Amino acid sequence: MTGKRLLDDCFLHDRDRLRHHEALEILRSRLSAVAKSETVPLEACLERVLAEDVMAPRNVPLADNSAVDGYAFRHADFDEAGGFFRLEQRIAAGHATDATLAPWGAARIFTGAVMPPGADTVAMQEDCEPHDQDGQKFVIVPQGLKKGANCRLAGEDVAEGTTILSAGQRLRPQDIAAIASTGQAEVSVYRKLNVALVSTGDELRRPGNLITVGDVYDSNHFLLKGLCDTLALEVTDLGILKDDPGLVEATLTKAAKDHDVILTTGGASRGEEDHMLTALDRLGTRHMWQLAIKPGRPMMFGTIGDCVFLGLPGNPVAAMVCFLLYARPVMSVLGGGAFLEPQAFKVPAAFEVAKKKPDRREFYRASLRQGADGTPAAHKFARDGSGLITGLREADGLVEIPEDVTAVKRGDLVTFLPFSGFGIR
Ligand SMILES: Nc1nc2c(c(=O)[nH]1)N[C@H]1C(S)=C(S)[C@@H](COP(=O)(O)OP(=O)(O)OC[C@H]3O[C@@H](n4cnc5c(N)ncnc54)[C@H](O)[C@@H]3O)O[C@H]1N2
Ligand code: MOO
Repeated sequence: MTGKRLLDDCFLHDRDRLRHHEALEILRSRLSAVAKSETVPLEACLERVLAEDVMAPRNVPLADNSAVDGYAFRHADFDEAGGFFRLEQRIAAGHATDATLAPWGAARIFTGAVMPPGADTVAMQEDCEPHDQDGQKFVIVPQGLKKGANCRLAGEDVAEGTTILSAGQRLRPQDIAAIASTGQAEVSVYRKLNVALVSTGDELRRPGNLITVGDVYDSNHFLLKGLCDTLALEVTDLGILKDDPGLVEATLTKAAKDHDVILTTGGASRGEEDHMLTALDRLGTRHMWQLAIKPGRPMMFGTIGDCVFLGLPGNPVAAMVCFLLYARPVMSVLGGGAFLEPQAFKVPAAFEVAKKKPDRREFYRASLRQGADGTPAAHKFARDGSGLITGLREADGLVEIPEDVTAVKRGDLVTFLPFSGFGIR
């Protein structure tokens, strides 16, 4: 991997910085899966990435069964029986019978119970009339039911031999349920990526400790840990690094040896106390730094040996935006999954931006709210500061404004990226 366009001047004009789509292209083209596979029980595979296709070894459901509590009968008998059937069996779920239904015979049946041989239709009990005559039980079934009504066919959910999930898919609860429904108890997934999580800055303290003026609680650690958890990563907390170039280099050197990814926050720009870039340049290869975006300009991507280095800015909003846009797809690919794209759709803006700088892409914190006519619109968080966690908390997504747009008027259609599309809320 070699740097395509390496920028190291923080006074560059946005025009000369790497654009969002170029950054994505670099990430997309220079990464592939590093993780090997392992077999895990279904209980432990949420958000894990499948390492091989999953085939159904059997039909789901295994046999034709009733969708309701009622009476099973042979549809062809209806006219001759005049809807008057002799009750001859009782079949509960889990108690299949192999006794074939006699002509004009019906079976009392319950939801999920296997259809008796010969039956093909079920009438709901609410529509039927049980009837006793000469010590014999009968049931009157209503007219008008189609053949096959209320009967679930074997294999109608999943047919034996079909591929239900493909390698590279990230397992959601409903995917795991589908695997379980076929009887498989384990699944082959890529092993979890080992991610070293590092906060950096002399001002940082962990919550629970006393602080004085000048100190800042390390909230990004918890932000990034939570975001990593949506991808089922194995996160090692390397704590807070002081702004000491020797310490930063030593820590990164060691971490690069036994982690797939180093994810840092802070020290990404070019201040005298920002050491990440220097460390990356000394220890490995820088693939990108300085993007034409806001927030998140100092975002860094590189490699140290075989380890991928993702340097997020220290400002919390920039850290979260850069994680969602860049770190998330990178870690998904390294872990055997897809390059995760945000979900995006157009909604009218319920805000105005009188003047936006050209040549850079901006991401606003916003929430989607319904107007009086029921149409949703994007409401932008009023303050733009990249240090305001409140904006992240009040938002339920981001509004993305492209480089060439220099103003937004109320009612303009803007691109909304819901947080739910990033696996968070
Ligand atoms: N002269 C320039 N100054 C700045 C530039 C620039 O291009 N030239 N870029 C600005 C931008 S954009 C950003 S974003 C920030 C990010 O810089 P760093 O990544 O070097 O971050 P720090 O300086 O370490 O911290 C910025 C800010 O965030 C707070 N912070 C840092 N880590 C955490 C944490 N773990 N939890 C909570 N808060 C954290 C830190 O205290 C600072 O207030 O630089 C601009 N400056
Ligand atoms: O990336 Mo920064 O100030 O744009 O937050």
